Amino acid sequence: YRHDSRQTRGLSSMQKRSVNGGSVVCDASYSYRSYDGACNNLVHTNYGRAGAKFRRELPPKYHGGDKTTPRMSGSNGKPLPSARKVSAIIHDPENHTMGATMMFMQWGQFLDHDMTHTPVVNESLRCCSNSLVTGNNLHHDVRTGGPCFPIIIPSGDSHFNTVQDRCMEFVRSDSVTGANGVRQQYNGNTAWIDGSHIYGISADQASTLRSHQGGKLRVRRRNGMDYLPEDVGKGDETCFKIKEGDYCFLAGDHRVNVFPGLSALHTVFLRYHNKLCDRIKAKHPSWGDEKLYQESRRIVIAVIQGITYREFVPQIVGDSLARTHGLNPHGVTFKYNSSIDPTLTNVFATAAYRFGHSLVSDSLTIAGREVEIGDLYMRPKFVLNSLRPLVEALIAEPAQRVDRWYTTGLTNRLFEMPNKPKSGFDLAARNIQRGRDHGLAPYNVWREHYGLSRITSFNQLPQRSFQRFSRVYASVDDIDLYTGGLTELPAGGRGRVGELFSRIMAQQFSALKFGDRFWYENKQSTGAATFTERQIRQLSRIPLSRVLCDTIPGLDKVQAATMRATDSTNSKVTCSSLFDLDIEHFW
Ligand code: HEM
Repeated sequence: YRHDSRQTRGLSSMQKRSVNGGSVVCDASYSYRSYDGACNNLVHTNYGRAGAKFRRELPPKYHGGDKTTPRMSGSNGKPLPSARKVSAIIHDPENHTMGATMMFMQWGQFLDHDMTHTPVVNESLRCCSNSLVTGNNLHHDVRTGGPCFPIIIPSGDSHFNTVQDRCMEFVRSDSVTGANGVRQQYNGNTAWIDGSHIYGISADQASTLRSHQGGKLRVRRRNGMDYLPEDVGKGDETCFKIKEGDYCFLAGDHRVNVFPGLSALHTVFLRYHNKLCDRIKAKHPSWGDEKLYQESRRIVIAVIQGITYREFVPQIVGDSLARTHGLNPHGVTFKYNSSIDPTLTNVFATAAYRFGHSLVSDSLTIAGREVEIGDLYMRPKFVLNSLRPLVEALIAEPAQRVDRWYTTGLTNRLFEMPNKPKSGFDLAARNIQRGRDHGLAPYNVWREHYGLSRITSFNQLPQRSFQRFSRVYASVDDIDLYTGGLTELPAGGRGRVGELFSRIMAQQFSALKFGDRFWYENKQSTGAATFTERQIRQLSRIPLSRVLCDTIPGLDKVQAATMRATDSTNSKVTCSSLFDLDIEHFW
């Protein structure tokens, strides 16, 4: 898991065929979402389904017009710079904070795991060898379509500086063969914002996560509080057990353990689901397990959708794009459109939405102790022993600006093992390599595609970039999309991301909203259990702060908008003053 950050295998070839061809027979009168996302769209039944191949906004640009070989050479025909070199020189560490909190970052990752998961061919494969580093630096798989595509670390690296350190494991994403035999990657999750990372993507998986009593999810009790259940038998590849009693968590998405802030939000929504079950049951004592579970599930999903589009998305894309794409939280009448394809685009999952990695700061101060990010990965102890202080840190501490600068906690120490210096990975390099693996066209091609002018000189790049970029790339036309996109200045209007990535994301978030038949504001949804106008008004007002207050004892005062720093318009208030669902009058 540490190596590929993923646990689940890709789909079997039969599953791939069924998701990416043919259709499903749907029961249009079924009120709730399916687990795998099928039958949300009753015309295009596979839209948004787990296993669907990513949509291509532009055809892939694999090596030399090939159908599968990663993008490897620049416009002069020479090899592209090593992804680690790009990372080390361009994504170096510099500290610039902004008015968003680390909770903005954390929601981003939590939401990512609801929407996307790109499985790799074989997560336990080892691709590095000494001969690779001393030889021609190219794994033979690269030419034959095989799974290995390790990242070679140039000599003289400031962190990974022995021969053994000079190769970073990297396995290519699993694929399906698209039209004309072209390699296409697929999404192992449902595209929909549907809580699939909480509930799972199949009926079987969902069942293992349920208690089957009173609608509730399965929990593990510790010191009188509910935590995620144990992923039984999982060792160091899943989480690091540091303290007596530590155990790896199980949730609807296997990446739940990678970062304690992420496991914290999973824990919060587990408790929220179960608490809703109690409240609903008090109102409807005759409802059975299944009904309570599904009703609580759809409220949880509605709350997640509402928080995402009110507190999160506008902070990404800014006011103007939010307006033109119907993403404004207020004043938009929701109208479902079955012809909208919600499928995530490859460019969204592989580049634009990874902007969030740039938000991560060097450390979090938890219960008065400053802990480096590199010492937080995969450690359940921070959730089991310090859930409240951890969440307090996330809502208090500023996130880093979206820019080319990265913390070394991600570029040198990603998933580093305890007491094993240099056993970590480089996330910026992985993002760049992943883009090449998927054959994403370079930065300038994407700018042009989105109606923006190509850049013609490194001089045009902001963030004191000229020297850095010209040391790495032979031409502006070679710049990797991820690196170029991060280097843009925020597009403006309170958005925090550059103009290219903002456009890619505004379009995707719009499709995920208006193409979702079960969207919580859809009052005319065929067959689906819809919310009434009054219920929608209530659901539209639940802030993340309320959910945190409801699930974390002792959290007494919070700012209403926890993804933004406190200021005169967003000061700390008592939990009881925050809006809450009125279950009594909900039905
Ligand atoms: C501590 C925080 C985080 C860690 C440790 C982390 C780690 C990772 C890792 C290891 C990968 C796989 C890279 C690869 O091999 O291709 C990944 C993928 C990704 N991350 Fe993060 N991430 C974090 C936060 C975020 C945030 C805040 C966002 C967005 C706002 C984000 C968005 C993504 C996306 C979209 C992918 C691709 C997912 C897929 O399709 O599989 N991540 N992340």
